[in-house]
Amino acid sequence: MTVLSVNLNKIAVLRNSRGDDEPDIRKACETVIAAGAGGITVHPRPDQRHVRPGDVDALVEQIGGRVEFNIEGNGFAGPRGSYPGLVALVAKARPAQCTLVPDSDAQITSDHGFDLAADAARLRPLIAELKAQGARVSLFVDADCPDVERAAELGADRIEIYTGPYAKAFARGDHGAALADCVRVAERAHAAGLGVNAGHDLNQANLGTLRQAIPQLAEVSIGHALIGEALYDGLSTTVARYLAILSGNGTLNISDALRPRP
Ligand SMILES: CC(=O)[C@@H](O)[C@H](O)COP(=O)(O)O
Ligand SMILES: NCC(=O)COP(=O)(O)O
Repeated sequence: MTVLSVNLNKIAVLRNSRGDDEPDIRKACETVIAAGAGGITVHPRPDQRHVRPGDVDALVEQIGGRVEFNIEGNGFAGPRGSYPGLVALVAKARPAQCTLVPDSDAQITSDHGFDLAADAARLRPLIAELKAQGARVSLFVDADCPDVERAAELGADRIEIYTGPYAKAFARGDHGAALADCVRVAERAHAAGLGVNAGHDLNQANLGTLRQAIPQLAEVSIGHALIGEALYDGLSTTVARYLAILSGNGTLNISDALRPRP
């Protein structure tokens, strides 16, 4: 089954809006794991408006190797203020996966994938360094990426399809072409020996269609919508609903998904 990795950025944003420790990112992490999620994702940024280096340390301890930890970010960005930079975070946290995303510091959120040709010379040594630290490396790419095979040549293990355009098209009821782009890039990546992840703006409405269209889908990382939906339904129930969608074949219904796990 496709792994659900829950992005906890928005828990940190809410906490940071007041300072102090609430809502507690460790408690959110524990709740998400107990509900059956297979991974935790964070995307720290140099301005530290989301998850901070201390959160990364706390989450490593809280996860305790039970599920995969995925740290996302722009590995080209240098240190700023007390932010140690992505490579230093990975070196300390030793996550299962590092997802490289070409965000500038000023971006509100991620909105594009790598230009693999233009970024090749910088990506190759960065990927090698992260892999030497034991991380699986995934590259954030647009669904219409023209040369996704290059990710494999650069040494990456996976790609993450940027699903923002698909999600927007889905909301308009006009997602045929955007979904076809996602399927095409997934097939090409898979044929090149790459694992296929997807993320950005996925939600309970659009996830099932994507999952059914991409049988190779190894992992989805979902944060913004999931945390928003959890305000109404609770974090455990919301995670269970995503797992039921990802199970996709009717073998996991909502009651099964909500059953306590050992
Ligand atoms: C790569 C990606 O799409 C996510 O990391 C996204 O950027 C996280 O969302 P926020 O920027 O809203 O925390
Ligand atoms: N990699 C995508 C991610 O972690 C979460 O994106 P979003 O669901 O917050 O848009």
